Amino acid sequence: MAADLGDHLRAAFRWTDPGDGTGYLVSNRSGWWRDPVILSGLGDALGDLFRDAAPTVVVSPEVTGFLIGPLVARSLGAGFVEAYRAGARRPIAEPMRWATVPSDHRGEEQRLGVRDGLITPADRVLVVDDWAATGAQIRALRELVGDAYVGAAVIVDECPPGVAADLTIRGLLNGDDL
Ligand SMILES: O=P(O)(O)OC[C@H]1O[C@H](OP(=O)(O)OP(=O)(O)O)[C@H](O)[C@@H]1O
Repeated sequence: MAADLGDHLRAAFRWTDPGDGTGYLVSNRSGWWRDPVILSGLGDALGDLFRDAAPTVVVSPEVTGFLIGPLVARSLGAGFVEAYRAGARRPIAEPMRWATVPSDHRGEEQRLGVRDGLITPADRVLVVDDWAATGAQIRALRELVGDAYVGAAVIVDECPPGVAADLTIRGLLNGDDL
């Protein structure tokens, strides 16, 4: 990653106190998309983490993944497949394949699903997301795509090292950078 991009990512990020008395801060990542330098460089920077693996498809979870996944797919010359969160919208009309996320960083169970037939056994799937906290969503997507999975590229990887190694997660930043 260009040093410049890392500087921009750190400078454009904020922690927000929602004021609910818990002291728990939430990440405000909107400054990343607002910065033209980040938006123009992010696809290549994340793509570089797995360019050698020659992914054919990028899969990203709703909703932030829908923003950055296509940037990475374009950089890699790959396609893009949306992974929808169950219950986030009206039911999807086409047949879906679903995987359960047992408990993510919010402690909530979710389901992530992709439309049937978009990923073939010949594909090499790269999962892309902005953040890996517990790795639960990436793990669910690995389960969903099976042997086609090559790894996950994220902006911030704050997973425990064993989890990151198990799921082949590579990040531009780690939790200590922010
Ligand atoms: O490693 P995990 O514990 O699975 O957590 C990672 C997920 O958390 C964030 O999503 P968030 O719930 O904030 O949704 P968003 O994409 O709508 O911002 C991030 O975008 C990942 O999808």
